[in-house]
Amino acid sequence: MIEVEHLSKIYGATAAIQDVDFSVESGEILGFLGPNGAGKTTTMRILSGYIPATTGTAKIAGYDVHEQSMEVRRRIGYLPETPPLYPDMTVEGFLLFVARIKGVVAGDRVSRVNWAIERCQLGEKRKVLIRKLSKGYKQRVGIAQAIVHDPPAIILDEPTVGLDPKQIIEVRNLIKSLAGEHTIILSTHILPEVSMTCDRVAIINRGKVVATDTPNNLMSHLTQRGGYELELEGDMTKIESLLNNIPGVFKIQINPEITDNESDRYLVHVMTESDIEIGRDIANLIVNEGLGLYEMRRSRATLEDVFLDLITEESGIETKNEETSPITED
Ligand SMILES: Nc1ncnc2c1ncn2[C@@H]1O[C@H](COP(=O)(O)OP(=O)(O)OP(=O)(O)O)[C@@H](O)[C@H]1O
Repeated sequence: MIEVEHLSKIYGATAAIQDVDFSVESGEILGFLGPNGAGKTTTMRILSGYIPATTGTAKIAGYDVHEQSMEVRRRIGYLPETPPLYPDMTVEGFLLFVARIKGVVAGDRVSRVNWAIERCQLGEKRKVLIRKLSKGYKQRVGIAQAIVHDPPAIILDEPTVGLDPKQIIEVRNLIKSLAGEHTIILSTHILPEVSMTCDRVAIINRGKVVATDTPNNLMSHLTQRGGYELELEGDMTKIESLLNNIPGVFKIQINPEITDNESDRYLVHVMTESDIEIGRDIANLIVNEGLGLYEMRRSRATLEDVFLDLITEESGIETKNEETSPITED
């Protein structure tokens, strides 16, 4: 349904996005995940026909977003970061207006607006002026204007930003309920958003897509690596060099935050090259060297680890070996 190939957008000396490739199947929700400034909004704006790409192509339902922009606009709904709402119109009046400018034939407009109002649970607010709505309801109106013409593809830029936890759950449920009959791209910098809402995720960093897969597959790549979480007392440099010398240790992260002001306690994350058991070696070494051991447990990779692994060149205090990203695709 959505195909993006070698897409780049250059502003002077800045490449906002570079050689971006991904595709989204019909009925799927793709999460476009990246830190601030990664290039998410730029990609969304190119896909929705608001700005042209410098190079590369993007197609929606087979239509080129630049060459056939009118065809594309009929087939997509777009929720930008700031929803384009008219505050002095009622919810219903605004949606009727949007239905008209999006080309819904006159005889279908009322039923399309009723459908969008129902899907977005706006029934009790239909006669209310938009400026009187809470942020969460405004966001629902933003989504309603994106779906009122029943587009097969929906592009949502950070749809839950600024909402309270209850509103976030409601908007996520709404998005999930739209999948299947619609193809959705959702940009976000919030990790739980992706694991809770999306079928697949494309991770973008500094303008480049660094991985595309299901959240579970992304995690399983890293769970082939194991690790241990420790709370230790002792000299930080000594802890670091001792642990780094244990065979099978891939990387050490020491949280310099002292958990007890009276002593040198550190939270240490020992990552191993594979899911090997070296807990005994670690415990023996710590005891033999006279370090204090307050806590020790196995750790498993989370989506957050995958994300940080992909977007961070160096994290923690030191690494043993060269950083490797087993799921990097570029
Ligand atoms: N009109 C512009 N002129 C110059 N540089 C731009 C322009 N628009 C975006 N950029 C740059 O392109 C890069 C990507 O920006 P973009 O807004 O797409 O990122 P983002 O992932 O959406 O970030 P955020 O989550 O902060 O909105 C940034 O470095 C940004 O400064």
